[in-house]
Amino acid sequence: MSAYQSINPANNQLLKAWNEHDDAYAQQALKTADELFHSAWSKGDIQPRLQVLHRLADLIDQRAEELATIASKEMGKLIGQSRGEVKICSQIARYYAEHAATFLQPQPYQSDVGDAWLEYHPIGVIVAVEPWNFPYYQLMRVLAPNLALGNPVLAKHANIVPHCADVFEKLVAEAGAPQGAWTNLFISTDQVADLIADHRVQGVALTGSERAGSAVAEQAGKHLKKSTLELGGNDVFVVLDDADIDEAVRQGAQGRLSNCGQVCTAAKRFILHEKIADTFMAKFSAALQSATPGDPLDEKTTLGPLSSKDARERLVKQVDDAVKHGARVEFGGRAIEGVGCYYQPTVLTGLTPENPAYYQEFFGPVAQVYVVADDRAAVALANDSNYGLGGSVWTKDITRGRKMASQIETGMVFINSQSDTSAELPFGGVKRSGYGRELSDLGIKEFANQKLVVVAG
Ligand SMILES: NC(=O)C1=CN([C@@H]2O[C@H](COP(=O)(O)OP(=O)(O)OC[C@H]3O[C@@H](n4cnc5c(N)ncnc54)[C@H](O)[C@@H]3O)[C@@H](O)[C@H]2O)C=CC1
Ligand SMILES: CCCCCC(=O)O
Repeated sequence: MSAYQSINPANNQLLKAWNEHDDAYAQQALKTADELFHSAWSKGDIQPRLQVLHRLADLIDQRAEELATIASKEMGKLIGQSRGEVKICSQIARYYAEHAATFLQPQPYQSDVGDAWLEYHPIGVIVAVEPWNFPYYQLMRVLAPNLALGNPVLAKHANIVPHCADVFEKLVAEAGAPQGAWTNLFISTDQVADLIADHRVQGVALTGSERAGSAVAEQAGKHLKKSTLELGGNDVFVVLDDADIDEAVRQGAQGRLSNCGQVCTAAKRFILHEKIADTFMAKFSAALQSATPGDPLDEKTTLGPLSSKDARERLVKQVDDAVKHGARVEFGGRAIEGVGCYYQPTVLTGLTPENPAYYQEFFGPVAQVYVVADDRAAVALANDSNYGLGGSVWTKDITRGRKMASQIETGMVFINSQSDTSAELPFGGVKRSGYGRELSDLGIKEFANQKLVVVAG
């Protein structure tokens, strides 16, 4: 049976098994991509590449409903959230179409050595290894900046979203990109390692688990290739005593339940000031428990399935283990019986550092809740984590919020908003959440040769 299968997690029905690509196919893709890198397409005028991004954005907008439906059927995201994902993909394509030329302008440096400037050049073929949770957005985050810069990309998508992977590749071709600019490969992890080892591959971008990130970064390091990693997170949602409780509840519940909690920057650890903890918990619990499971294509559904049987089995075991080590289930804590990969919205309390779950990311609708006495304790708890991706702080005192945001050891902090993403904002983390930044002016330079040129004075 193929390793790439479209299975609807709402009913576990096999939609399609996709043929895997053999070594010959992968080698031909690499050859084509490398030849494209050495052509005028990659090294010449940027405008033809930006025109492809403009057309890609328009195509995505025109086919938004079709694309959203494919994703919802293949990985269980609520249809409204899939539409949102498709919308941000066209935003990212358009953003780089409009701004890449400016980002890649030579940057002058003042120097006594001479007239100095920095030029930005593509470095070659990039391998992208991407996850299922945002099956288009994760691909667009790599495609748009690298296509603008001139790096061809070979993409290995997650095994459970092959339809999304296939339709994305077709969209890029339909937008006018030459063969080799973006190639989807239904390949194995061993074949990914072979590509990373090849001298024609100059970098690898991965979004996914620590396990995958560690394996791919090790391969990249061994072969001296640049890598970027966007891995898991255990983001805090800090609600201080002067917060707008109702808005914090609304966004906290939304943050924990969106995409059935399968978001690296989702609110996961809720840190509540003791003065508002009871009020927040009562409203937050009601909001989580009001979620109604159903078909992700039904607009009335507010709780979709997890992405696969494996994902649900992992979560069931993880919550059971947390309870075995002393966590309290305030509500939920069980798989939802019946067809599909559904799991109850859950709140866990009583987690201590002695419980392995204290340091774990729950990739599902499972919130960890903690109560603290003051800001110092909130920051100490927030930073007691192996992850460092995002986080949010809720307070009416912006000076207080900014101070806490600066103290929290992550790559992104939002004040009075759940974590979010947009093309113009850098995205990435520190510690075991990975390294490098995607999107914004930073994302287009991660795989650029930032070349110094000096005319001696
Ligand atoms: N940062 C993020 O946005 C995401 C993080 N995750 C994390 O990953 C955990 C597991 O989710 P999975 O889908 O299993 O993620 P995963 O890390 O297994 O898969 C992500 C991508 O990496 C590939 N991959 C896995 N091992 C590899 C290897 N040794 N060499 C090359 N490619 C490899 C997969 O095929 C997929 O394309 C989640 O519980 C969550 O913690 C998952 C999805 C997104
Ligand atoms: C809307 C937030 C996007 C987060 C992408 C991720 O989970 O890697």
